[in-house]
Amino acid sequence: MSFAIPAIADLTDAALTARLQHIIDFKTKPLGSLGRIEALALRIGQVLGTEAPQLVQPQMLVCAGDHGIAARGVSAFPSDVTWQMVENFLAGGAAVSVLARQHGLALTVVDCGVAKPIAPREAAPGAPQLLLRKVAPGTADASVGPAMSAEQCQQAIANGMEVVRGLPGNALLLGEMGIANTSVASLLLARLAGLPLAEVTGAGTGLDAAGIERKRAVLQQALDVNAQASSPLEALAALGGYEVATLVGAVLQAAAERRVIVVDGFITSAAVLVASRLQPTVLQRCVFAHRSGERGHSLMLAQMQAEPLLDLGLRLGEGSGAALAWPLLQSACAVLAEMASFESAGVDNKS
Ligand SMILES: Cc1cc2ncn([C@H]3O[C@H](COP(=O)(O)O)[C@@H](O)[C@H]3O)c2cc1C
Ligand SMILES: O=C(O)c1cccnc1
Repeated sequence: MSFAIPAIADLTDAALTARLQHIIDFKTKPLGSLGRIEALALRIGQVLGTEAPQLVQPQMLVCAGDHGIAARGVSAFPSDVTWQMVENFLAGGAAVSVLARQHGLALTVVDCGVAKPIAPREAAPGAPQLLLRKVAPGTADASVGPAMSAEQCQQAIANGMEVVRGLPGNALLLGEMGIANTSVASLLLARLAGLPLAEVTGAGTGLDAAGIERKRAVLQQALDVNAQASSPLEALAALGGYEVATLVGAVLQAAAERRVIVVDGFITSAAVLVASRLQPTVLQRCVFAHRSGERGHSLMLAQMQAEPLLDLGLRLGEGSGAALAWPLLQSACAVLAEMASFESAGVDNKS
């Protein structure tokens, strides 16, 4: 297995930033009046390295995997839902399938470590494609030992890098599926940010207050039994999951290639948190789509100084929030490319 964390260049380019800001400021509107769309246009221009950014062939990447810790009752749903939803993604009936179709996002679903065998199949042109990159049929139970070995974790990261290398386009939207993966995200946040589990453990698919308390107690066991796993890669192997590790690789590769990365909710944010602890410049390429309703997401975003675009009370995952935010990125590019300037339109700029 070949594995090396790619170098991610610093994108700071004062001259390009100044040119982009000048173009934005001299569009026919009061200064700053397009609010966050202006910052978004600037960000996309910086990532793609041009004053005229165009988003082409956007890819929705949904990584799926199962978790041994699910057997401890940390989710309101059973692990079988993971493979059932993978089939639903491919059949076109899941939220992310519908939203990706609506917005013209190519959908790739990756079996990174689903417990059940997923049958290979050919995708019809334009239909969702399935990639089989299963490292193992689910992780081990992190409440009794490491979820993955270092080698398994590195294999999943390498798979994510290889998958992105094979996808076209300059924008990558992140999604995931894996029953119990809010537990994984909470564990990674608690360990990497040193936050108490009480502040970062939420309802996930719908646990009640007593269920959240039981979940928190199980997660505390996972932190205790994996107390030695402190570096980002050690924490990812001990507490993470195959879909999250594959997403870490996908984020690193997309960042190295200067793709715009659209981050979804709590779980994909956890993958970006790990990737950014390995290579902080990854965050220069990220657009955070929304603030999830899942407890802990605000603290996760704060760790990355991230200001998400939307706050709609979403708590689904799959990439649904990233797909919903996508038209805002398209609008930011359209404004930059198509709005007249005061000069070109002959509009007075000052009183
Ligand atoms: C039908 C269904 C569809 C989903 N789509 C995404 N998730 C979301 O819920 C799971 C995480 O929550 P927890 O940690 O509580 O298991 C992940 O699979 C996530 O993608 C779903 C969950 C369910 C039940
Ligand atoms: O924010 C998310 O990604 C999320 C929240 C709850 C359940 N699944 C995913």
